[in-house]
Amino acid sequence: MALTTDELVALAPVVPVVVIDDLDDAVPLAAALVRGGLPAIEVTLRTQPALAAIERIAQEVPGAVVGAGTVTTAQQVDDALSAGARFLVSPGATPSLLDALQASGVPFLAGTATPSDVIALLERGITYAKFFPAEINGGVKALKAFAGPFPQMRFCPTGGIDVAKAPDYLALPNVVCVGGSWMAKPGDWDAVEALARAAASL
Ligand SMILES: O=C(O)C(=O)C[C@H](O)[C@H](O)COP(=O)(O)O
Repeated sequence: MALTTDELVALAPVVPVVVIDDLDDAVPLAAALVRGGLPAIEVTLRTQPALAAIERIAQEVPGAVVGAGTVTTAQQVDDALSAGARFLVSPGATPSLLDALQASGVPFLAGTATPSDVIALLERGITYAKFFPAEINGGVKALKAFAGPFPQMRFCPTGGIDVAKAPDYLALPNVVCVGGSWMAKPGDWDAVEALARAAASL
């Protein structure tokens, strides 16, 4: 059974945004994040090994719910699903990308930055969105302002958020989780686990 978006965003307060340059990092990095309490893991499709990394994490890391990030084309939606992605994250949203995301059958967070972006999602009945790049687009203040005209919209702000800034976002009623890369740097797996544990307890 595919996850619902409600289930996805409830898995943890933080979605790690992972950039895999070396395929061998994929499994130990995801395993450390899961041990720390962050099961929903977004692997960005920005690097050559990204799809293979999704495949390996899906097959080899019990407890991980792996998704694809930086999804910008319908082809990438297909490729990510074939690799085993269970959710999709996009930095933006065009009509054709939204068509592909809605047809995918898995939860997705399409990127919004402006009121018109939010309206375009609401017109399709979509009530969850990424807010990107969060800090540059007004951060907590912008999301507070969005709560007025868009009370039904729920956001996962991402971009420029760290462990110090995350609590102010998570305190907002219209924020369901935050995305960030601060705990997902490959190398020292114990450090990744510790940073993930701190993020999971936010
Ligand atoms: O490529 C995408 O689709 C993204 O999701 C971009 C990420 O949101 C940022 O790279 C988050 O990274 P930090 O700002 O380092 O936390």
